[in-house]
Amino acid sequence: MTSEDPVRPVPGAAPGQSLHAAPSRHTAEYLHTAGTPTGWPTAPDPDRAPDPDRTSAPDPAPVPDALACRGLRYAFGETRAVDGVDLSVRPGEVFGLLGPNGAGKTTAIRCITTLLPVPTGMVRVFGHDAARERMAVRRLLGYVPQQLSADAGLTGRENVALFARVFDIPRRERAARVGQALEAVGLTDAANRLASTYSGGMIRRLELAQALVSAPRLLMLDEPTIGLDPIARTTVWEHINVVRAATGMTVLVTTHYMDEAEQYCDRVALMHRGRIRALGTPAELRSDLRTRRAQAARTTTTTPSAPRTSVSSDVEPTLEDVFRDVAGTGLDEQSGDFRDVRSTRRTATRVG
Ligand SMILES: Nc1ncnc2c1ncn2[C@@H]1O[C@H](COP(=O)(O)OP(=O)(O)OP(=O)(O)O)[C@@H](O)[C@H]1O
Repeated sequence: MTSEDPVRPVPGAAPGQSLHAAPSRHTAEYLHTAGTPTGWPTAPDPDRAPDPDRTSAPDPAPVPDALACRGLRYAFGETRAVDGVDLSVRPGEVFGLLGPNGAGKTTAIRCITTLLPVPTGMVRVFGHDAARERMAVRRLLGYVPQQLSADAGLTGRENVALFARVFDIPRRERAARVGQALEAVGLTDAANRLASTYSGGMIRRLELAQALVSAPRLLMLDEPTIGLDPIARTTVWEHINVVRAATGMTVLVTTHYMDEAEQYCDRVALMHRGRIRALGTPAELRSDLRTRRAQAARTTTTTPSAPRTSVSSDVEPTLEDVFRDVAGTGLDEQSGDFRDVRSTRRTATRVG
């Protein structure tokens, strides 16, 4: 890709969404040169006419899911943190894993990133088995954990350079790749300042640059905007989307913020007590609930003795309503224990 190439819409992106924002010249360069060692995925060109000579060629092998989990389970002693999760994330989509504290999101993410073993079930990243091909999986992934991963005593550039070394990016490419990753998240001007002088939003963007420097095909973000003010949250998402729109990179994100899930995720899974309770596009999930409410309302009208539903079927449901419906509790009515709430608060304080 050159800096003149138009940015193609990403599958699943709604027209007019900021996902289509054009990358800066430096971002495009970053995406271009970051082709090794893992290589940026190139989106299929929808405008390209089919080659008549190739019509009889056998169909290409199907593209594997960016992520496939089947029957994933993980327990800490008696606590079943992840209790039989099935998930498929398609290449190029932004997939949101939503749930209250303690739902099991971080544990699932840590199994996918190979930081925890996969004791039961199967996890595949672009076809690679997380249990048997850990290094292959790691090379495909970028991970921004909930906990602070930037070092306050280093500059922004040094922080990203550290990750470039960890990811074994060839020495001669390193400086350029680090500069391009910082540019992609809008931190070029602040690159030589100590991270301790950064705002919470800048730190999150720095951590994003650390994850992007290896040109991941699947970017995993655990609560990337927790504790940030609304403007900083929007800025973080804008940078994610510029890179994503240009590369077709797949994004798996956990968040408590339903508005973010609505706005930025192509599909979401609602997780509660270690299980996926509902999965679909935000619009599908809301529409399903509307249908269930309408059916319940009809039952109430035709059966005078039936209990009256407390929610009108005319009111447009929110994702929060969907969650309450499938989980029997609101997102804010914590199912997590003290440990979960404390860890979230600590993260928010450090980052915010
Ligand atoms: N290291 C651990 N030791 C013991 N129990 C743990 C550990 N990590 C998580 N748990 C428990 O596993 C369950 C799932 O926790 P997990 O952190 O995966 O949830 P989460 O949905 O990511 O919540 P949060 O949003 O607070 O991070 C919780 O009951 C939690 O207390």
